[in-house]
Amino acid sequence: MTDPVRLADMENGAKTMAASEAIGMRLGLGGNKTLTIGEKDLVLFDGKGKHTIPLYNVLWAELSGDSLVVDYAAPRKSSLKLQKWTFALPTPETETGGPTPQSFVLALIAAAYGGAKPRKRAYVLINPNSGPGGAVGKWKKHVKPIFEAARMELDVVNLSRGGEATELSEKADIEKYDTIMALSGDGTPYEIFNGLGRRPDAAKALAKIAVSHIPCGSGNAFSLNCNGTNDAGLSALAVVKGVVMPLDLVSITQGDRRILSFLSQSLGIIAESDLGTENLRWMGNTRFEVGLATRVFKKKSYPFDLSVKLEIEGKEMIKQHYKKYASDSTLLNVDVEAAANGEEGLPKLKYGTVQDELPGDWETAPYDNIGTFYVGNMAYMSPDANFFTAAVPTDGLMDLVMIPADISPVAVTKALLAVESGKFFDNPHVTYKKISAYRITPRNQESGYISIDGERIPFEPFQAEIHRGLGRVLSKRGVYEAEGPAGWEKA
Ligand SMILES: Nc1ncnc2c1ncn2[C@@H]1O[C@H](COP(=O)(O)OP(=O)(O)OP(=O)(O)O)[C@@H](O)[C@H]1O
Repeated sequence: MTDPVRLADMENGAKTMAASEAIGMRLGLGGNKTLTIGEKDLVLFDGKGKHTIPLYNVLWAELSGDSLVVDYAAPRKSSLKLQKWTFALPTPETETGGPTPQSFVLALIAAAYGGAKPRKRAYVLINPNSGPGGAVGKWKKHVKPIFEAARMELDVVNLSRGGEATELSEKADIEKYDTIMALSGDGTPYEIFNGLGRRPDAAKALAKIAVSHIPCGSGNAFSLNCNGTNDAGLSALAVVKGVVMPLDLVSITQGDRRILSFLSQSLGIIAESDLGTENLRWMGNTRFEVGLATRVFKKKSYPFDLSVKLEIEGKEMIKQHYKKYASDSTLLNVDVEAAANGEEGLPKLKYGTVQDELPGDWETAPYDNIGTFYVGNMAYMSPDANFFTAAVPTDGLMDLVMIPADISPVAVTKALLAVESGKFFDNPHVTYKKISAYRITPRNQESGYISIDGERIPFEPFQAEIHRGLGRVLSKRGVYEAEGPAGWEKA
């Protein structure tokens, strides 16, 4: 059993050492054996040959009795396997005059974590009902072992009902945790953001707690965008090594309610295909595709009035914006105070609510023949669906997509299939704009589906306004993991 005080010392030591200082450090292990911290790998020369572990996969290192132990997650074809390297420490007679084992361990942890915080303290919320099921099994088999090997501190709750994640996040002791983590689909992160958003200290809590996600649902957009994978084990490693990334959040007002959206808002074919197919949950992600195909062929349209605060129009301009900002770390460095707007609770709404008068500078138009109205804050909406190609985590802008219904089903299908091949954005039937606020009012329909982050809200007018960098998430590299199509390389 490792002494926790010593672990804490190591963590503090590791944090005070820059990863770059660790590179090149070599520990003699007696005989011809050496361990070297390379730029990307931990390298063992055992006298006969070289063995390497990617530093990204090193979870922890410590001195235990007379041994140095390195815990790591070995990459396997589709997942990870926990492994250990154990080395007998050199006796004083065989010491080679290099760094002490203690300082080598500190350096190794610093190099393995880079800008990420080691030993994150996590409040883990597991939704046993998410997606096709299996969140509890994934936790036990693929996630918890990695977190334990990385010496994370864990408080774990098995959720027993919808809404509980909101309540727990609302009441959570934010000083106690670095992250509130969802093992779920995208519904539980939505609940977590909204729980944090309901607190009297909402802005502070949203800036303090990074929300994280282990994919156990059918869409898992959060994880695809932030961890770069839909696999629970690989996501666990991405969270262990994750860095805090500011994220724009969207306030939605409907009636006298205000909620937060981190992912998307939709009305029309996409909303119906997602929410109208709950009876097909067992199908996992396929249920969405089945729902989509049946509606496209009916040429269903969803009339509405739309007012937008337009920020960037024209696909070439949007593409240039993406290339400039998608990986701009200065843009990502959002000031916490600014994000909080000096407010105690949620930031004030710049444009009021859906019940107020429309601002004069918004563009208003009636739409009678739209099949898909979809607004996104992240790029991937599901595996292989980088729908909002131009999404940037912290540009203070939402991406608005509309596809008409009065074109041939083949043309709509072609446009939607182009999502997978990276040609969706340029499809002539696809309208793509960057906006900072909008109001949508459905017309001539008794009922229908409106989806906010995959959760259904009443089929009534709502207004949306984005807050730049209001939230925090754990992300693999501080950017969205989505790669744009050819020609969209980030600057
Ligand atoms: N035991 C439970 N614990 C937590 N949430 C639950 C539970 N049972 C049902 N729910 C509902 O599940 C939703 C959250 O589920 P989850 O986080 O898995 O996202 P999802 O979007 O439904 O997943 P999927 O990607 O599979 O559609 C909430 O709407 C909540 O009301």
